[in-house]
Amino acid sequence: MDRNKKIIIISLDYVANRALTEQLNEVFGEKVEVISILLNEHEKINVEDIDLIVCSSKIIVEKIKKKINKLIPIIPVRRTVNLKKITEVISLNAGEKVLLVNNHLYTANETINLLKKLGVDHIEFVPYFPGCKEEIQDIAVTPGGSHLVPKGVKRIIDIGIRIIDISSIIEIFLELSLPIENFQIISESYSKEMVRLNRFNSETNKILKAMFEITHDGIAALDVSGNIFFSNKKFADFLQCQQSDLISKNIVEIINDKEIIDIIIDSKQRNNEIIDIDNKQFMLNKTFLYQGNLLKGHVVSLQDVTHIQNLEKEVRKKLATKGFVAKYNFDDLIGISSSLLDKIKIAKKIAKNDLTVLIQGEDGTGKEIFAQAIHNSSMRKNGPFVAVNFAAISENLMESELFGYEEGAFTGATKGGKEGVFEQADKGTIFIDEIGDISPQIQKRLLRVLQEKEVMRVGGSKIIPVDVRVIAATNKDLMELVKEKKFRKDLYYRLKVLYFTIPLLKERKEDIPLLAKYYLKSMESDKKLSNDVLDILTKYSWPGNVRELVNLMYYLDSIVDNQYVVANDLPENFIQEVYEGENIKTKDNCIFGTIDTDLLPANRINEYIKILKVLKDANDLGIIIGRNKISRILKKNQFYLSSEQVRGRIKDMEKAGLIEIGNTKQGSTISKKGKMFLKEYIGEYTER
Ligand SMILES: Nc1ncnc2c1ncn2[C@@H]1O[C@H](COP(=O)(O)OP(=O)(O)OP(=O)(O)O)[C@@H](O)[C@H]1O
Repeated sequence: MDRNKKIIIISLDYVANRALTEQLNEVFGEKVEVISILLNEHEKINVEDIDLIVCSSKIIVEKIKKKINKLIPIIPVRRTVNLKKITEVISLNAGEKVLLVNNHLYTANETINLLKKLGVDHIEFVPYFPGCKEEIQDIAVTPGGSHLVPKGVKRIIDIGIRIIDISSIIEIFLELSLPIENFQIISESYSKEMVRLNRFNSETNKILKAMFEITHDGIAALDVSGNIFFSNKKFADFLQCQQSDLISKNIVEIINDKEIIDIIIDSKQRNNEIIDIDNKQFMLNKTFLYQGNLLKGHVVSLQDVTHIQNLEKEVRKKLATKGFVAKYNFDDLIGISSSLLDKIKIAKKIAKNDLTVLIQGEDGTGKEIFAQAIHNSSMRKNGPFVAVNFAAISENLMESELFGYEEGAFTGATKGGKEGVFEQADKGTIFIDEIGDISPQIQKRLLRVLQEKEVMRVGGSKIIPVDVRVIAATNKDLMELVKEKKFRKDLYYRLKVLYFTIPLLKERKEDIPLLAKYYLKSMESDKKLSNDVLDILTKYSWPGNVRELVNLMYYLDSIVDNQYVVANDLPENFIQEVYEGENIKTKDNCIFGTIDTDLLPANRINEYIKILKVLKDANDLGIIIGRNKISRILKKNQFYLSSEQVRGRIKDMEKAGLIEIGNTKQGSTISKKGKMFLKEYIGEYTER
């Protein structure tokens, strides 16, 4: 009977030696006796009856030779990592910088090469061993050397001691002349691991593939020459071809626009670039694929711009149902005065920034519309816009409204608590109107939120981080309040980072006719303002600013019967204030400006204007028309006056000198005075 074989396994450190001994025992079982020795523990090694020396690394072979007195075979084993443990390494992010910790530079590099050979080539490994001066990274991978990992590393992946490679195991088998059946058993266990690893890879691939297919982005990977080696279906759809047709094709065979091809394959990183392919707009992003330091190609993603716009609308719709959406843009700010245009210019610059804003301005000057326009032009435009008005909330409610509360914070608190506006406005803008009215208690809490960017709900202890831009507004002189110690100085300076003051409406008279016209039109009103009315409006002091003007337009649209609004349609206070001291004719007498019109009753002004207009249009064409024709033309324009009524009005106007009756009495013509009258009422203003 054959005697059992004896081998010695020699390595440098105890942990490795124990692991290798275990592996050899597992592989060879009773057939081989394995003796474990640490190199540095023995001056001389007794090799009597020993068939083979197995050593853990090439670097110790020579040292072993010096310690033995008999020539026996020595096999330095090749070692490999335990496949069971490397899935965690495979899952690390591509391009991640990771320490590879081992007891020696040589063994560290050996492990790195091994991992690379096994296909783990997406990570940047930095060899690390005791005493080396490498920069610490967040992650360390080590084959059984957790104790060697330097402080400061956040995650250690111990892939276990590197086991003896299958080729070395075969070598040992052959050297010991052992029967081949045993070899098959080992190789089976190795191949099982391989299969499992491959399965893991292919499952990961499947997940990745599924992820690429469900995204709305078209994604493709190309090598540096533009050959496509990956594409999802969406990318093929965008380029109007089959996914299978794309693979292995060069991008020049697919797209025939040189400029776009350059964008796709040039060496520039591309972020959110808008390109046109077959008259459709796409947003392109491009990033690079590296293997080690070598550029391997690009990954390109295309997004359908219409789809993005629809998504944006969807988000806005959702926010709108919550009431957290800003309606206004800078285009909605009406005015031509340089004082307003200057402020719009400043506000546009402010929108590009993310700092706190303070808007000062009297009531109704447009502070909120400015705040909304800033939000809608800022990078937060897709986030919520939440407006709070301190004057509208009771002191008690204010705190919980702003910061939210926890369940049981006070009697009546909703179950489960409630989020405050700071939480609701997360990633968006919060507009705080009438900031000058807040209590010292709220001032203190607000200051904290602005400083720390976090809130604590009333009755709660949890800190909630918030990402909110604050736009505050006030109609008060905040500095004055600071001096009176009614407003915290630190909060004042926290708020007044970017700021501007909106001018009063009376300081920008040019804007008044424009605003009036704009609002009548937006109400779909058919009303037209006479020059007299406009004159009064521009002279008026507008204590309620634009809001008062908007309200007046609503009033005129609902109250005035006639299409042409004349001065005496205005509420009394307008006329009184403007013409105070001036000798003017008011309601009873009717104001017709320069023309003495005692003969023309005010309630018929609209009828006179309509008839004069028809006459003038006809006269301009060289035609003289009579009352029947005038009545028919008016009727066509939905203005009903019988020819008898027309005759009466023409008579009035003739007496007032606005109309001249022709010699033949066949028709009438508008007089010079009549033209002036018409101009005064509709001509100039309606064309303005
Ligand atoms: N430049 C403008 N163009 C068009 N509309 C304007 C303009 N300025 C203000 N408005 C309109 O005037 C009204 C009042 O504006 P807004 O609410 O923004 O004023 P405010 O200064 O915030 O008022 P308050 O301080 O009284 O709340 C709104 O209907 C707004 O749309």
